Amino acid sequence: MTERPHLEHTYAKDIPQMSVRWSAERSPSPSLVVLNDRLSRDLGLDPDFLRSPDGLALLTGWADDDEPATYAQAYAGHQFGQFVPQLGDGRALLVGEVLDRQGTRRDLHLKGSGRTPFSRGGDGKAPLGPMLREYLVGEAMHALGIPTTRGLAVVATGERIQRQQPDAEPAAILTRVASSHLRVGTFQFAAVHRTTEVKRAVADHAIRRHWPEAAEAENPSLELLRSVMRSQAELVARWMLVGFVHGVMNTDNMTISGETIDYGPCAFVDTFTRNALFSSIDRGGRYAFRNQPAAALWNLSRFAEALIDLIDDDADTAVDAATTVLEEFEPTYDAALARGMAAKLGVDLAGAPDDAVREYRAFVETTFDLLETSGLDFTLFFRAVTEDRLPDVVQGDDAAAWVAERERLARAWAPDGAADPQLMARTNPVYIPRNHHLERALRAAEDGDLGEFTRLLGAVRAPFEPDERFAGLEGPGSSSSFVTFCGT
Ligand SMILES: Nc1ncnc2c1ncn2[C@@H]1O[C@H](COP(=O)(O)OP(=O)(O)OP(=O)(O)O)[C@@H](O)[C@H]1O
Ligand SMILES: [Mg+2]
Repeated sequence: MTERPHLEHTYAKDIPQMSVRWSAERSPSPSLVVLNDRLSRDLGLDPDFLRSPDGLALLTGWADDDEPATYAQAYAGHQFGQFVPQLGDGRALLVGEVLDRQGTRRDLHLKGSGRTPFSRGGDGKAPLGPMLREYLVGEAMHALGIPTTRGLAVVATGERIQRQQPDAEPAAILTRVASSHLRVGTFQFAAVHRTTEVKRAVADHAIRRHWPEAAEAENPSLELLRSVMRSQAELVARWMLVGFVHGVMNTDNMTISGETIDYGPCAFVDTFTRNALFSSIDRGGRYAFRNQPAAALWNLSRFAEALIDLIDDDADTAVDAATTVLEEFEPTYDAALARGMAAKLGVDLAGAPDDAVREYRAFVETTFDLLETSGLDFTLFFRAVTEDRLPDVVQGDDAAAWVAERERLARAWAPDGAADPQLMARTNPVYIPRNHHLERALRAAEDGDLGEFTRLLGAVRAPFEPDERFAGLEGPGSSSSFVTFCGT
C-alpha cells in the first residue's frame, strides 16, 4: 500500500480538447467528515495517508502545492429534453486516475471544489448535506449490487454557503470514485464543438476503458452503442427492482460505463406508486419511477445521434444500424426486469425459456398493481414475502390472487418447483436509505452530530442482514411528503 498515490491523466493527455486544466479553490479550513476506508484500500490508497494533512490536501485538490494537475471536463447535455451545448464540470474537477487492486482504472473526482470555466452563474460549491447524501446513497447502491460511482470521502471546507434553507449551510467537497466520468453528454459536447477525430478519440478511450471487446467488432462504434445500451437497460431494471428513482436522468447524468451517477434529487419509493418522483423541479414528471426506462432509451437515442458519423459515412446506413441497436433496448430491459423480479420471488431464471421471462415480465405489472392499489411500502412488501408473512402487510382478494399466481409461476419455472428462500433473502433488502431517516441524519450531521448518519450508513452497507443495532431503520419512521431540490 503506497502512501502518496500515483495519479495518471490518460484522459486529459490523450484528448486534451475535452478538458481544461484548472485548480480547486483553496478551502479555508478543511476537515475530514467521513472517509471510506474500505474503498480506499480497494484503490490501493492508505486510509491513514488520506487522514494526514497531505491526504487532506489531495482530497481538496492540492496534492501538489504549486500547480496541481487537476482538470475540469467538458460536456453538454439534454436537460429535461432541452439541449444545453455547454455544461461541463462547473463545480467539479478530475484529480486523476488510479489503478485499483484489480487493475481497473478509476477516476478520483472532486465535487464542490469551486468555480471553473464551466461554472456559468454558479458558485462552484456544494453543501455538506447533499454531498453526504450522495456518499451514503452510493454506498447503499453498491451494497445492493447496483453499479454506481462511490464516495471516497467528504471534506467540509470550513465555508458556509446559502442555498434553499433559510440559514447558510456548511460547504463540502465529495471525492467521488468512478470507472470514468464519460457521459452521454461528453459525446454530445464533442459532436457539437469538436472535430470527428476528437470524437473518435473519445469513443476509442471509452472502448479501451469500458468495452474493450468492442474494439474487435466489425463496427466498434456501433458495438459501443450496443454495450452502453445493454448496460443502461440492465442498470435501470436494477433501479426499478429496488424502487429507486434517480430524479434527474439528463444526458449529462448518464454514464458510458453503466454506473449510476449524480445522486441529486434521487430517492427510494416508500408507499408505492408508479408516479413516484421526489424532485421539486420536475413538474411534468419526466423522470418519475415509471418513466425511467423510456428516459434511458431517449438518452441512448441522443447518444446514437452523437455517434452517427462514426458508425458509418453514409447517414442512412448509420441510422439503420443504430436503430436496430436501439430496438434491442426494450427486450433487454424487459428480460432484466423479469429475471430480477423472479429472483426477488425466489426463482432463478438462468437457462429458463423465453416463456418464463415473458410470464415474469407480466407479473411485474401484476405486482406493481397490487402494491399500488393496496398502498403498500415497496421494501416492506418484498421483505414480508421473503419472511413468509405477507398477511401481515396485505390481505384480501387481490393479495390472494397474487399469491396464487406467484405459486403457479414458481411451480412452472423454479428449478425444483418451489421458491428458494435464500435467493429471496439476498435480493430483498431490509435496509434502504429511506427519505425520512436520511433527512434526519443529514440535518444532525450539518449540526456536527454524525451519530445517526453513521448508524444509517452501517445499515445500508449490510442491507440484507436484519440487525438489532439498526432497529427502526427497516420501516418508514414517519411518513412524510418528501421533496428534494435540484441545484444542490
Ligand atoms: N454550484 C454550482 N456552481 C457551478 N456549476 C454548477 C453548480 N451546481 C451545478 N452546476 C453545474 O450544472 C450542471 C448540472 O448540474 P448537475 O446537478 O446535474 O451536476 P452535478 O451534481 O454538479 O455533478 P455530477 O453530474 O458530476 O454529479 C453541471 O454542469 C454542473 O457542473
Ligand atoms: Mg450532474
